[in-house]
Parts: sequence; C-alpha cells; structure tokens
Amino acid sequence: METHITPYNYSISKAQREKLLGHKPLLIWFTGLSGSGKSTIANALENLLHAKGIKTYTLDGDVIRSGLNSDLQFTPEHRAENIRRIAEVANLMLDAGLVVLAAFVSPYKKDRAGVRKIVNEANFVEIYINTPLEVCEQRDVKGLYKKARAGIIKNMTGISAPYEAPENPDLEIHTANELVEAAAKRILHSIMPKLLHKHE
Ligand SMILES: Nc1ncnc2c1ncn2[C@@H]1O[C@H](COP(=O)(O)OS(=O)(=O)O)[C@@H](OP(=O)(O)O)[C@H]1O
Ligand SMILES: Nc1ncnc2c1ncn2[C@@H]1O[C@H](COP(=O)(O)OP(=O)(O)O)[C@@H](O)[C@H]1O
Repeated sequence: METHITPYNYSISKAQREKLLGHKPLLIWFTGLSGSGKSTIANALENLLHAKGIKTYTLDGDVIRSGLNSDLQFTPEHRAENIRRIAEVANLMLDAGLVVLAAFVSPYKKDRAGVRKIVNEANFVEIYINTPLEVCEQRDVKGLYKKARAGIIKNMTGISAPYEAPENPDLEIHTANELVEAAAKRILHSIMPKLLHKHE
C-alpha cells in the first residue's frame, strides 16, 4: 500500500548525539517469568550505569501496560503487539542515544526475535533471568500466581500460558544462586565494551 510518507531529513545525526552523550546506545532486554527478578536486577544495573555517568532509561512491564499499552491483554496476539510497540519506543530511545533497559516477560521467541530485528542486532543484548517457576511462585511478589492457580487470572505465564526460554541469550542469571548486586555487576562487566567508542 502506498503510504505517502516521506521523512524530513533532520540535520543532527545519531553519531553527533552519541558524541555529545559520550557513549554508545544499547538495548538491554530482560526476559523471564513474572517474579523472576527482571525489575530488581534492571534497577541494580541502572544504578551502576548511572554512577558511571551513562544516560539510561528503563521500560518496565507494569508501567507500559498501564499507559501506552493499556488497551492490551495477555493473549499471544496482544503480547506480540505489546512487545512490538515497546521495541519501537526503545528504538526511538536508542536513536536519541540512551542505554535502554527493558524488563518484560516477553515469553515468545518470535516476539523477542522481532525486537532484535527492529532495533538491529548490534544494539541488542538479551538477558535471560532464569528463575524456576517454583521459586517465582513462592516469591509471588504481586499475588498473581495464587490468583492464576485459583483461575482468577487467565493466560498466566508459567501456569496457563507458555514461556519459551531463550536458547542463546547473551547472559543468563540464575537468581536462585546469584545475588542481585553480583548479577548486576556481571551484566555491567559484559556490556561495558559495547558502550565505549572505538578510540576509548
Ligand atoms: N497473565 C499474565 N501473565 C504474565 N504477567 C501478567 C499477567 N497478568 C498480569 N501480569 C503482570 O503484567 C506484567 C507482565 O507484562 P509484560 O508486558 O512484561 O508481559 S508480556 O511481555 O507481554 O508477556 C507482569 O509483571 P512482572 O511481574 O514484572 O513480570 C505481571 O505483573
Ligand atoms: N538474586 C535475585 N535477583 C533478583 N531478585 C531477587 C533475587 N533474590 C530474591 N529476589 C526477589 O525476587 C523478587 C523479584 O521481583 P521482580 O524484580 O519484581 O521480578 P519481575 O520484574 O521479574 O517480575 C523481588 O522481591 C526480589 O527482592
């Protein structure tokens, strides 16, 4: 379909924005079950990055779902649209030069592959927060698992909807044996080279 859309050619380039900020942009994508530790670890990592003067922004499931994506539920189709919109928002933030942390259950491989495609492989790091369902359920931070077991919540990931684990994540965190701060430091260590310009 012909769209009649012709973007205006703005003169400040992505490279100029990067130079001004002093580091490269990156999307750090956290995937895992509800209660696995995505937000907790993303928060700890953002603190470490912030302390290094790196410009960050965190996109989090519950916030996005109560605003931008408040029209979406948890069916496979709606989750796909949720992740697609988030990837587009993240892509704009990358263009602005930020280091974006994204904490979403994102249970479907094809949706995560879609993110990688939208933002470009080179800007993307996938972190699998691998916490067994039993541990997440025991934590039950928001009481969702109890409601899912009682049938009050439908399509609950891990209970009545699938979670497709990444086969080849850039990093995997086992929160049952790794403390929050240690996990955040390990992620920081692995992403730092990606944030530096070649001459640094
Ligand atoms: N059915 C069902 N399944 C999974 N999660 C549920 C569900 N219903 C509500 N919630 C709450 O919504 C948060 C997950 O939203 P996401 O946008 O990350 O989900 S998804 O990526 O589209 O699958 C998730 O947040 P986190 O606990 O931070 O993961 C839950 O608080
Ligand atoms: N090593 C760990 N890493 C991350 N979270 C942990 C860890 N150990 C215990 N927790 C606890 O697990 C819960 C994870 O909740 P949260 O970060 O909201 O998960 P998610 O964002 O994946 O839903 C928090 O209460 C956190 O304190």
